[in-house]
Amino acid sequence: MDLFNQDFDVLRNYLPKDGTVHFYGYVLSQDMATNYFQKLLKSIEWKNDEAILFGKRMVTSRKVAWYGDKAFDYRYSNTTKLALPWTKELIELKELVEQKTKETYNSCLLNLYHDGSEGMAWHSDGEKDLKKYGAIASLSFGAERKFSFKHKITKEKINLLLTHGSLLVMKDETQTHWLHRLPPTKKINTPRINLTFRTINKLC
Ligand SMILES: O=C(O)CCC(=O)C(=O)O
Ligand SMILES: [Fe+2]
Repeated sequence: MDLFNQDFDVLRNYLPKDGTVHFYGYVLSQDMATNYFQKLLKSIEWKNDEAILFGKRMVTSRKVAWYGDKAFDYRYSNTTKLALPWTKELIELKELVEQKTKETYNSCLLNLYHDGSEGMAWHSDGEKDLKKYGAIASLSFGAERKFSFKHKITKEKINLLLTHGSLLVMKDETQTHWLHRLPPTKKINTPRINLTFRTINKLC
């Protein structure tokens, strides 16, 4: 199968209303995606995520990292994180994503899910330091995982499969009206890395 010969309509909006989601399918060959996956596993400063929930400090088994143009701080799940400077691979991937989505980004939040027991609960990426209605581009490596959107009022659901080397973008009012999640699954026992490129307003 020629993975570049896919007929994804990149202009298609996967959301029926109140936001825009485009799925680009594979934007890297499978060999290149595997190469990046292995390099990212090694070169990124992965840390267990910390969040303050109901006043309690929680540590997730999923690992995270945050990189950006400047060492700006970013409030996320009630904790503050300092961005690390871009690595070579992240700059290459940022350029690829910017070229595909025709948008620019100044930071990237990375997630490492060790297996299907790790996921991310329903949320929207509406932190106040994020550019309002800015695009969020999500690049996936490793295990194929289901990704879901749920409308905040109507509860309509949209499901997508995020494959190795594929790119998704969420923009316009998506974060205002839709939640998204990465559901845990018993079917997957291999790791996945996800990169979400974003634009942070506040630079320090
Ligand atoms: O892992 C994913 O595909 C989604 C990650 C996500 O929603 C986030 O980091 O805000
Ligand atoms: Fe998110």
